[in-house]
Amino acid sequence: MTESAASAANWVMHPAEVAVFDRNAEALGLTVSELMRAAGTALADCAADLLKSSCGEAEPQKRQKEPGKPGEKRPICFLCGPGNNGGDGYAAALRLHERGYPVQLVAGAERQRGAEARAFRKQCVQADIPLCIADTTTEAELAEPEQLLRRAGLVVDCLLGAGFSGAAPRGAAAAILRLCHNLQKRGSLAPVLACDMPSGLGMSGGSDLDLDSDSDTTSGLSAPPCLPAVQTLTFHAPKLPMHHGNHADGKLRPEVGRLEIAPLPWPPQTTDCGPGELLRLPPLRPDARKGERGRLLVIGGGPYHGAPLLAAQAAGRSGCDLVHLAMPSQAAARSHWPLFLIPEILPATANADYFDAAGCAHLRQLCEQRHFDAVLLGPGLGRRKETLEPIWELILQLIEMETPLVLDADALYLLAQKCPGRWPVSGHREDHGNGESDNTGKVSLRAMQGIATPHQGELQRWLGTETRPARVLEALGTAGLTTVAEQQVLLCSGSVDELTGHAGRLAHSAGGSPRLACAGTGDVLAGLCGSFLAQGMSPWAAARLSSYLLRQAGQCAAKDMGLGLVADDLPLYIAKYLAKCLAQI
Ligand SMILES: NC(=O)C1=CN([C@@H]2O[C@H](COP(=O)(O)OP(=O)(O)OC[C@H]3O[C@@H](n4cnc5c(N)ncnc54)[C@H](O)[C@@H]3O)[C@@H](O)[C@H]2O)[C@@H](O)CC1
Ligand SMILES: Nc1ncnc2c1ncn2[C@@H]1O[C@H](COP(=O)(O)OP(=O)(O)O)[C@@H](O)[C@H]1O
Repeated sequence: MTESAASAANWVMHPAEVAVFDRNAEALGLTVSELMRAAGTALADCAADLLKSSCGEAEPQKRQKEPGKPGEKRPICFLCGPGNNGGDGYAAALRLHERGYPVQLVAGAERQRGAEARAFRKQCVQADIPLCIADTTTEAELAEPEQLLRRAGLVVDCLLGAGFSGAAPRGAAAAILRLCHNLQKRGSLAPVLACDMPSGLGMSGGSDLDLDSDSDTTSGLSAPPCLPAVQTLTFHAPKLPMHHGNHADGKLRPEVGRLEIAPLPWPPQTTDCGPGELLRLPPLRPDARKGERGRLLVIGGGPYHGAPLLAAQAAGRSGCDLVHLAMPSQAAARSHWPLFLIPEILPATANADYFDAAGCAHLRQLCEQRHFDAVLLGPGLGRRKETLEPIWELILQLIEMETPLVLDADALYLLAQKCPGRWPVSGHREDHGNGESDNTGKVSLRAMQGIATPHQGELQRWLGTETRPARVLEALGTAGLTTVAEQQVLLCSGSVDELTGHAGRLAHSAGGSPRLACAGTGDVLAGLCGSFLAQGMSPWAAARLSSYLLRQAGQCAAKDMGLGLVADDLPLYIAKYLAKCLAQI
């Protein structure tokens, strides 16, 4: 049932991608219930194998049953949390029960959050599998679960999986984990099999808590560490928090134990862009403050003014709070400015027709004074040497400032000139914390974070090859820098968009309307990417959502506008489509 990590993994998944792909799979016709059953079956097989290898226990029907005698088989104890990780546990418990294994359930919540997990839990109860509810944060009320855990021959940890949020486990899950941890320290806990991820492992470092620290186990206030497992059965691919530093090529954390990967019955396009992308859009908080949903600077225009305006409008219509637009003064004067855009006026010393060194120096100052959450460079800039040289310097400075970037249009032409076949990288002499550079000539390099949005022609010019972007991201290496998995994305646009990221990330985005093959849609796409980066999404999540959203909104627009669809129509349809989707989530 399970296969080795190397063969099953497409890429090491961000835990948030689990819900995205579940949603995409659902849209492609697979139900959550089917997914949970498949996950539960794999988990049951894994538990049976582990029991056999660790305790030498054979299948129950082959054993002599002697209930109540000292030789009685110890039950498999499932710790089930409130979400779908818990649901996998119920599905697995049911399966093992059907196979004759003694099974015991400890539920960390009165009620499961999802309908499917609720249904599997109900089936367990109907099958008379003993269930103990441990919905408490008070250690004293965990006497019964403690007894059950002490008696267990195997513990299956289904408390928290990919839906773990925050820095540490909370509430009932925290109390159960503390209990397990204490039993484990005293050698009174059976081997632990983790479902999907050891509970408590998360992107924000839940697992970095000191496992050996003497945490206060009685007050219920101290944060428990994640529960170390002898084995973890994960689904489809490894998850980033399993690796040191959340790094795809980092070593596996010891808490994961032996890693097994079970395939899921996902339809073929599950990992391509789909409706699940919307789940990674940060939610709108009731006490939202202006600017929290991002401040984006769009730098474009010169010979053309429509392109940066389209990008900026798409950004505003997709939820970015503050969209600044910097254009040379002549381009700005030719433009009809939507009122929500914040114009960035260049000084009189800057050239009026195109960005030059003075204009770019002003932009650099602006970026230093004001924190922009993302900067989009390129649309309509033109290709004059007087523009491109200082824009290149500006790009390097922004990389140095760790500002997420979107590079489009003429900025991509610049990459082909300045770093053919490579991502831009900034370099600076290292200082020793006292502001002084050393004299050793040691240079520290910084990789760009963000998205490049070339069409096929721009990509070929940059790569200097006819190759399709798939699998060529390594050719766009970053001078030996280690890059974070979701940090750099190549979104090659066209009738089917192709998205490539590091560590094997590859996805397609299709659909929409062929009428989107009209002037300005690439600018809208770049504006969306900038907007979602500014709203705090990773480049990979932002690029996927942008690509999906443009196509869906474009399809709605084409229904109304037909052949008369122009790029100016799209920002409003983007807003409407987003509103419709978010109302459904
Ligand atoms: N695509 C996949 O890989 C599949 C995933 N499935 C399972 O679904 C899981 C994800 O399900 P969910 O999204 O429901 O997430 P989880 O089951 O991991 O837990 C989410 C719930 O836990 C609680 N929670 C979150 N953070 C907490 C914290 N710090 N302290 C205490 N409680 C906390 C919240 O109530 C939240 O609703 C996966 O880990 C996997 O086990 C399977 O059902 C099928 C397929
Ligand atoms: N034939 C098509 N069918 C559906 N969508 C398309 C098609 N051609 C382009 N698009 C949409 O327009 C976007 C921009 O594509 P493209 O024309 O390559 O950009 P550019 O304006 O930079 O040349 C694509 O990402 C896609 O959403």
